[in-house]
Amino acid sequence: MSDPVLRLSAIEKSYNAGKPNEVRVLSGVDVALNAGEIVALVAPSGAGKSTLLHIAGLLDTADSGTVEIEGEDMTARSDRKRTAMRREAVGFVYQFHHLLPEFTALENITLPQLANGTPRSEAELRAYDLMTRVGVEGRADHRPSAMSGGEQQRVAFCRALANAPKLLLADEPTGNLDPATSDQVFGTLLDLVRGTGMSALIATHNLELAAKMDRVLRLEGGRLVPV
Ligand SMILES: Nc1ncnc2c1ncn2[C@@H]1O[C@H](COP(=O)(O)OP(=O)(O)OP(=O)(O)O)[C@@H](O)[C@H]1O
Repeated sequence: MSDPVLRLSAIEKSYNAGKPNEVRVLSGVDVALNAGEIVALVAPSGAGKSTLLHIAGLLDTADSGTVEIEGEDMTARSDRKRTAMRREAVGFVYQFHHLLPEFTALENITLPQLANGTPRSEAELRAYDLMTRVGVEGRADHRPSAMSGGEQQRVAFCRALANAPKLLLADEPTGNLDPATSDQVFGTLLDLVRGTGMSALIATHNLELAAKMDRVLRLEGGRLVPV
């Protein structure tokens, strides 16, 4: 059997360690995501979802424990190696789209590909393909301010998938949308992820949305427990 796309083992993380205001957030997180698996992460506000996703996506480091991506132990790697792995293998989606305001939808999806060395014509073809799959191809030349919240978030999904990552990490990806739009846009994200065969760890407060994924894990007392 191939290595899990993501494996976190015995991850511990505190903020302000050793000080009176120490906050112990993660105290032994273990999880493995197999290829193509889509896992929901549910937790009360403040339980440490964002901290966990940042550690999994190599944006932050744990105090102890190991982070493996595609079988490669990234824990003690140099910043350069961690950044290279993140660019190549990981896509992020946040609650707010974080699209670059001065660029069009097409440019927002093309730029990360150009940064990774993809030729422009190929990058634009891929951007159009992704936009068509989520139904925003008609907004290619629009800047974020000229798109609805749902459209902006769909473009953000395309950007996250632009470099064909093996792993998608999403932090409340439809949390700023109204419930009806959120359901619709979330469905689009799941279809997109399933269509590409990538693995995903998706944090959501919404238990109905969580139930649409392959597995649900709850972050409780600093550990992950199956729901
Ligand atoms: N840089 C920091 N310094 C000190 N404490 C922090 C820091 N970042 C987060 N925390 C604390 O760690 C805990 C977990 O934060 P985190 O943002 O991971 O939670 P979350 O589950 O993503 O919350 P939410 O769902 O509200 O976004 C919180 O109690 C938070 O106040």
